[in-house]
Amino acid sequence: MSDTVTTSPVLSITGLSKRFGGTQALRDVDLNIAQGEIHALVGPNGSGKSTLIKILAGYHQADAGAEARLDGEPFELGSDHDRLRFVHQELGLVGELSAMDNLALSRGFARSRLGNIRWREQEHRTVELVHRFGLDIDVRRPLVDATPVQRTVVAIAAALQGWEADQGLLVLDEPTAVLPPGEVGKLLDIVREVRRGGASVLYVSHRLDEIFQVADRVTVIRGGRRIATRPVQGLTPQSLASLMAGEATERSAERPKVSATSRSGESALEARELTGGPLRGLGFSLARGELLGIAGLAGSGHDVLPYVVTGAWPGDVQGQLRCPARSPEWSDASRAARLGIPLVPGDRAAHGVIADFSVAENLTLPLLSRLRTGRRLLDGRHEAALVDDWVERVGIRTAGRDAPITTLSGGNQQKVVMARCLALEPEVLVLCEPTAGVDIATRLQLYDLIKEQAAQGLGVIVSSSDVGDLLALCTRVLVLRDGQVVREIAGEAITEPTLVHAMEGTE
Ligand SMILES: Nc1ncnc2c1ncn2[C@@H]1O[C@H](COP(=O)(O)OP(=O)(O)OP(=O)(O)O)[C@@H](O)[C@H]1O
Repeated sequence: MSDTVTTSPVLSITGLSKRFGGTQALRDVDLNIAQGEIHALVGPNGSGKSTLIKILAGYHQADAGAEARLDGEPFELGSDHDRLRFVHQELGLVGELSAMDNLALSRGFARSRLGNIRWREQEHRTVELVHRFGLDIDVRRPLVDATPVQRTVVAIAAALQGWEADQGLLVLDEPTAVLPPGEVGKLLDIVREVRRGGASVLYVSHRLDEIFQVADRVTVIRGGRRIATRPVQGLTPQSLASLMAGEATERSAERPKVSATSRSGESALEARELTGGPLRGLGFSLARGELLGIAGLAGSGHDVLPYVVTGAWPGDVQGQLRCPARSPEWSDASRAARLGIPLVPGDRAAHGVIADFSVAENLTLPLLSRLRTGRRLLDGRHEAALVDDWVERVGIRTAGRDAPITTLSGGNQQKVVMARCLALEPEVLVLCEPTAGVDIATRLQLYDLIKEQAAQGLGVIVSSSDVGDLLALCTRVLVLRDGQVVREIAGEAITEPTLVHAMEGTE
């Protein structure tokens, strides 16, 4: 299939390359985005997607030889241009401020000729922008009170401000990475609405189903090279997955089996009367070797529970926890950190990795005491061997164990966090959004690794807004609403419709 575009491209790039030291992140990539199309950009972890977006946004400079045109005019990659707008994964919003203030932050307040802020006009402008997307929020309330999808819509509205004919290019970098399933559809509607207004969209995502729902064409990159640009209509999920991963992903994840240790019923973690954040008197029991899912819509508390049971929740917590392998006694949930349960956090950038540290340092940080020799010095050889072993077991793609963690792609950083937790050889592991930003091949690898550990007795709690994770990993799922368990679904009864209905309360 040809990749020529039928209308004049809003953006065209040719010969884009980027080398970071020994890593060739992009090699001679061409990209054409047609006027008014939604163009998806996909590729496995480390394929170069973020590098491409960061060059467009001016964070990195392209290597010599690249040429670009915007609206047909020569355009210096990375330069500020009104026709090019971005919504990055972290959204760039200030939670303590209202939607109105956030919009003003990105494009300035409405002002009178004397320079005074025209509050009414500013409010009216904000309401108009967010209403266009069917968002009914109080634009004067702080955004911390908004749901994830509402915040994403505010970020999109902020990016689109001032575009009269909407004829520029909006770049959306994984906008649905941590949205609950019920909200992904709403966001896709909004992306279509942006296109209806005349704008083009460059849409980066790992979720292939979304690409089939929303995109007109897709460009696949792998190993820094453009592999193909195709109309989505001519593709199937299998053919797109094969383009992305080469040979590796023809198989899909097998349904998990209840492990023998899980059947033995010995408990790994028990919780009673947990209260904290949105949680209201929640209790559960996790068996050794069990893969227990926690599901729910935004505000249900499903994404707070992982932080509460690992002692990482910053607010007040009440209730009790018990890890029988450590002690038969119940302990106060406000001291949960003492139980030493590792957490793979949902927000990798804020809580997962230490940006200034290397891959090795990030991996061994919680293990330091074990790596000390009798003379209380760090045993470098032992550390190196341990790091190399985990890099291989988890399949971390890095220039070396001493590479700064920030030079790894998002998916590979996630693998470092997972390896760090597993290297502690815990009884219980808590995962929050374990596959956000992770490509399908890596996702299957992580699923296998987690199931393998569960088969050896590890009790795992998986909180995910991606139903795919729950289906592939869990033998039992607790569905939360308003901070309480409203439904327990086990074994074969765990299906996508059952989960979604239970979360939405429409069963
Ligand atoms: N600042 C940097 N310094 C050195 N290497 C880098 C840097 N940024 C990216 N890389 C390397 O360039 C390659 C492409 O990374 P990039 O982050 O663009 O991938 P990606 O497709 O966005 O991956 P993911 O889906 O995991 O986020 C990787 O091998 C990565 O390690």
